[in-house]
Amino acid sequence: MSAAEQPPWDEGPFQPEAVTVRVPAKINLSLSVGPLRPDGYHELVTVFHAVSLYDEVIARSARGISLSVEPLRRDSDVEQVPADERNLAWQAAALLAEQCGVEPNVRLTIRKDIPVAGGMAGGSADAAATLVACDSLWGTGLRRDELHDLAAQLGSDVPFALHGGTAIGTGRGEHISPVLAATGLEWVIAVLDAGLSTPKIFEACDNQRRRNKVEAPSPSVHPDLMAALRSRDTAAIGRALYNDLQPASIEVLPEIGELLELGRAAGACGSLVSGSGPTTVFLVDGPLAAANVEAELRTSGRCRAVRRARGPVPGANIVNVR
Ligand SMILES: C[C@](O)(CO)[C@H](O)COP(=O)(O)OP(=O)(O)OC[C@H]1O[C@@H](n2ccc(N)nc2=O)[C@H](O)[C@@H]1O
Ligand SMILES: Nc1ncnc2c1ncn2[C@@H]1O[C@H](COP(=O)(O)OP(=O)(O)OP(=O)(O)O)[C@@H](O)[C@H]1O
Repeated sequence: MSAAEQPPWDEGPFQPEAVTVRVPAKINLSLSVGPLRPDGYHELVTVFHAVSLYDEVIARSARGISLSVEPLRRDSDVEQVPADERNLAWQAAALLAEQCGVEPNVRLTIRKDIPVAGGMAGGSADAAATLVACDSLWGTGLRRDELHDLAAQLGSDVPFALHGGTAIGTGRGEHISPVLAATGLEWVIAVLDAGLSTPKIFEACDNQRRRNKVEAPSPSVHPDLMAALRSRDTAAIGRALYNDLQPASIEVLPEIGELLELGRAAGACGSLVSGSGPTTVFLVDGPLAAANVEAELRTSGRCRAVRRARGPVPGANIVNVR
């Protein structure tokens, strides 16, 4: 149909001006860390679980790439987050543009609530959200598996942030397979002031193993956790949570160990460090236990913020287009 024949109400393909994507934080219900590989990564098997603590990324039409970061809530912390090409979201936009042969024209606004350097994959979440937002803004229309391949190039945790839910991650964490698991799990999350560097915690884990003359195991998921997730038995899930990086995080920041004790004593049915830490998470069964754990953590004076969240929730998805 020529332009002259085009009906007046058909203005051609819709070109959005701005796309907003919401993306969740992750915790690792289990994290089994194997040996260091020649490429500098550790072989691992993890059970990822997306929880309702979110960042938002807004992608707007612009010339070139620019980026700003703002807090989503009054007590969200954004100080350590770079607003230039060191930001993983910036790198995600640049990579998508290069792969699709389009001009990298976007103004990114990251509205953060996921703790920074907290072991909840905040930077990875922003990168995944940016891929989804720019793909829509630029009309590049990549398939899910194509987005996944780009995500894996950006970081080990990025593919899961696209996926969400509860899923097993293998390799360095980038290969994702969904698991049928309990829904409606309730978490209390203790956010600390300090951040921990992911590579330093992996290194501390290797050093502990060397000192204790323990061989790195072949990583796996414990069958007790899978059975508990299928049974939806919260107490059994709580008992089966584990994280091989936890001793290393506690060695670097001993107050993590004290917080874990505190939450358990207050009635949590399970507790663990999220990923490389220092965020600690507490599984609670019912509103009374949740309120008790939350109150104990708040009055400890050790947390910058205490949050409630539920999981699993979906991965990065578009919440507004205009
Ligand atoms: C701890 C976890 O959050 C658990 O989900 C992830 O394994 C970390 O994933 P991430 O932050 O996306 O990590 P990347 O950006 O891919 O890697 C950062 C650094 O962490 C270390 N790293 C990461 C993943 C992995 N399987 N082995 C590693 O040793 C490496 O030193 C790597 O250079
Ligand atoms: N979009 C981003 N948000 C937060 N930090 C970012 C971002 N991009 C780059 N960074 C840098 O990455 C570092 C790690 O931040 P991030 O919040 O992703 O850690 P993390 O949650 O511990 O990561 P993971 O759980 O994936 O190991 C920060 O200290 C910051 O300098």
